[in-house]
Amino acid sequence: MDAEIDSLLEDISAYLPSDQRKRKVYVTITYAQSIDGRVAGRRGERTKISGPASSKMTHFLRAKHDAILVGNNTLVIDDPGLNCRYPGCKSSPTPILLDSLFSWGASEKEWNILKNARLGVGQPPYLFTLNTVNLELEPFKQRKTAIEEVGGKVLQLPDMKWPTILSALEDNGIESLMIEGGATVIGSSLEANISDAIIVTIGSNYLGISGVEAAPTAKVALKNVKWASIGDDCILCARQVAAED
Ligand SMILES: NC(=O)C1=CN([C@@H]2O[C@H](COP(=O)(O)OP(=O)(O)OC[C@H]3O[C@@H](n4cnc5c(N)ncnc54)[C@H](O)[C@@H]3O)[C@@H](O)[C@H]2O)C=CC1
Ligand SMILES: Nc1nc(O)c(N)c(N[C@@H]2O[C@H](COP(=O)(O)O)[C@@H](O)[C@H]2O)n1
Repeated sequence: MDAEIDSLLEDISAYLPSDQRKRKVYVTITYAQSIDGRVAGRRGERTKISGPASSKMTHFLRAKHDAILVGNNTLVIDDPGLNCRYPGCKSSPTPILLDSLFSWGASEKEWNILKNARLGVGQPPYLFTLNTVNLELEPFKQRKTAIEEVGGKVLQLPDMKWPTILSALEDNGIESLMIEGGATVIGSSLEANISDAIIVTIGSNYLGISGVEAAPTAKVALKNVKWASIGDDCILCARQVAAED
């Protein structure tokens, strides 16, 4: 598998964070889908799609980005770790959690992101929420404390639009971001045309019509397309065509 992985990492090298980017933050949209375009088998479910080799690639991508972003449904459904488990990886990306209404019950159980930060095997997260949430009131106060206890931060924004999110990341010294999901976040980030690279794993399975689709509301055109195969999966690397192209 090592030779296959090395060849794949060579193929994706042109799409990794670099100084050539649309904004101050280099954005990679990266996720795994089935052949029929589903990112989960059904709503509320965490589904393994990537095989071992493409999972290894995802962890390589985590090693190459400063931050990794998911929406609040993914947080609750998947309880992800979001750290880098690529062999020899020295630093994990900072988890960025989009949670407009701060509904994530950070203080209600030992979530993997918080556990990883506490154990020093993951970075403390930044949770982005709207500035209309009153952090002095319960349950938000306790949730904020749970995040701050592991070194994380709650950042309040005037809106949850992508330019606002990216500008807050830039203010916090983040220069590269991978957007992992879930379905709604992938769709909205494609619609906003904010990415510098798109790297999608296509697993060799169908998840069926009850599966969760990740798609923008309108057509998205791609350029600089490259396909690679690894294990039983295919990897698409591409760039999104900009409005001015
Ligand atoms: N196969 C894969 O690579 C991945 C699959 N998933 C799957 O995706 C599913 C969850 O997806 P969804 O339910 O769609 O939830 P999601 O994880 O995309 O979160 C959506 C939430 O984020 C909030 N949000 C805040 N700012 C936003 C913005 N700018 N754009 C979009 N949303 C924003 C929305 O209010 C919404 O409540 C789970 O089943 C999870 O397992 C999640 C990540 C990757
Ligand atoms: N690349 C990839 N392949 C799959 O098959 C997946 N289900 C996902 N999901 C994403 O990875 C997160 C889990 O991360 P940890 O392993 O817990 O660190 C999950 O929340 C999705 O964002 N990705």
